[in-house]
Amino acid sequence: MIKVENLHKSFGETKVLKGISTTFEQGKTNLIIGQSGSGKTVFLKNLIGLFEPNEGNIFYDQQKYGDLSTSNRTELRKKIGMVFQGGALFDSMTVEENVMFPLKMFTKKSNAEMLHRVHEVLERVNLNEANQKYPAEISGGMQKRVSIARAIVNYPKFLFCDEPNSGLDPRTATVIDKLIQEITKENNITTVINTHDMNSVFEIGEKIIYLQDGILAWEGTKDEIHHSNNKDLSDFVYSSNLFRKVRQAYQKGL
Ligand SMILES: Nc1ncnc2c1ncn2[C@@H]1O[C@H](COP(=O)(O)OP(=O)(O)OP(=O)(O)O)[C@@H](O)[C@H]1O
Repeated sequence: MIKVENLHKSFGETKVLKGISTTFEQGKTNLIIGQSGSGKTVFLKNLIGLFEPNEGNIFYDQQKYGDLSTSNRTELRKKIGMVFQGGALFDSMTVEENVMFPLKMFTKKSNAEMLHRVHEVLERVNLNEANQKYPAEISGGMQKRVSIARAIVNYPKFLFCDEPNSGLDPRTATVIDKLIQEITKENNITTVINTHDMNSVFEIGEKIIYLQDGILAWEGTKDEIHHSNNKDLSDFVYSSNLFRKVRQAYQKGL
């Protein structure tokens, strides 16, 4: 579980996050949505410890980040998995080496133990046939799966995904969404996904927070979005014809 209390982040005079409070529960896929420039990435970077908030607190399973010593922050980081936008795989490493990287960094496992775990997670993301390939030799969807395998290889308690579907066709995007949701449930991880993809919202949005100009303007489930009276949220989510039709059908009970 991650609890955020009154989070503020500014750059010089520019206030980007203006007092965000919310909770992301364990075993759920939590989504952050909002217009470009609303502060999603800055919020995510605060959650993974890349930015230090100016004010407010973040609790990871009751541990208050601001109170943690440097060594305890390092320990916490070991429990965080990250799926970067675009995958961020190492081009010069094979799929197997990419996935093994966090184990080499953060554990003292033997080579055989690491390989065993790497094969286990690659199998979980249905990728066992590509172990010896380089990122350039596999498709974008496969690269995302490698990125997910790398993010979960060291048994994270918290998983952060920045635009996991960017650059993927809709069908592959749905497969990736489902994979992230299944892995979240199987391992009881607290997962937070930054997304522009409205399909993801309606496929896997167990909790959605909508940021607007650095403020949390709405939060709820995918079903609650259809009933929301928040006009800005509706304008944002239903900006396409297709999703307006989805809403009409939903409200008619179809
Ligand atoms: N390191 C930084 N220094 C100064 N300003 C920043 C920095 N990072 C982000 N900002 C500003 O914070 C605001 C929010 O940016 P952010 O990247 O969080 O938006 P976003 O909602 O993720 O947008 P997008 O959907 O386009 O990725 C923007 O005005 C941006 O210019």
